[in-house]
Amino acid sequence: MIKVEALSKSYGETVALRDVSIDFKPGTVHCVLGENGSGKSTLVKILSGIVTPDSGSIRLDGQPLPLGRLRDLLDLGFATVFQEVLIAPDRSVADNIILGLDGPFRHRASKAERTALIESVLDTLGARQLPLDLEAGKLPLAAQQIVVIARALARNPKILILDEATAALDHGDREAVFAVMERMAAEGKLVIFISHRMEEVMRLSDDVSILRSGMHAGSFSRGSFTAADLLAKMAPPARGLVEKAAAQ
Ligand SMILES: Nc1ncnc2c1ncn2[C@@H]1O[C@H](COP(=O)(O)OP(=O)(O)OP(=O)(O)O)[C@@H](O)[C@H]1O
Repeated sequence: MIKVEALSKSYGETVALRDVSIDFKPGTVHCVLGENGSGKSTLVKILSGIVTPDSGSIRLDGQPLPLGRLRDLLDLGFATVFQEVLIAPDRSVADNIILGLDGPFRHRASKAERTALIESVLDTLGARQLPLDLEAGKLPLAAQQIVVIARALARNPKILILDEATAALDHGDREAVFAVMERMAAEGKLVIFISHRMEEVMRLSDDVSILRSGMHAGSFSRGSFTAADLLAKMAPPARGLVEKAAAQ
């Protein structure tokens, strides 16, 4: 579905991604795992059109993607939710959810159609209790993030990217988002998931790709890895330390 080929990106002297190639298959939850600074967010930002790579290409179903063009990627069915809660605080909950939709739908759909869509995405997230007319900035932070996730779902994306987006949520909300991720994958869509929580990675991932110091350190499919395998790939222990530990 998505073929990332030889992607590189530097910020001045810092190499954030070096020659990274990863295949993302439809109908999967694909986790990208790596230590702090390994390049995960840079990859996500490139896939979202916020950052332009220095070199490399990305293909979606065989077609080259327009890189660095957020609007075009949104139109192609990409939706990204970041850890940072990107809410419009002075707009209502309802407005925030349809903010992500194309202008024509927003303006042409009747109020009843818009409300039906908003209620249906909130239902999916088990969040129908959210007051639609309240200014979103008045909600607790975790509820604001649910609104941002609802905004992504309202676009009915083919590719949903969650960059540590569930970190601020409580258990129940996080489980609701996980259920959505699993359902989307079952429908043949792609969910790219960035998380530090190994138990979530082990539970949800069909595929896992590891970044280490900006390089692709390997990809694994469900059943072919343990948590220890992934941790070892993320940061292989220094040889001397392993030998020292073995000798003790
Ligand atoms: N805008 C920027 N300007 C300069 N350096 C940057 C910028 N964005 C990222 N970097 C650097 O690029 C490298 C990769 O960062 P990136 O945020 O992609 O990693 P990450 O794996 O997402 O880390 P984290 O888990 O801490 O978010 C890091 O060394 C980071 O300091």
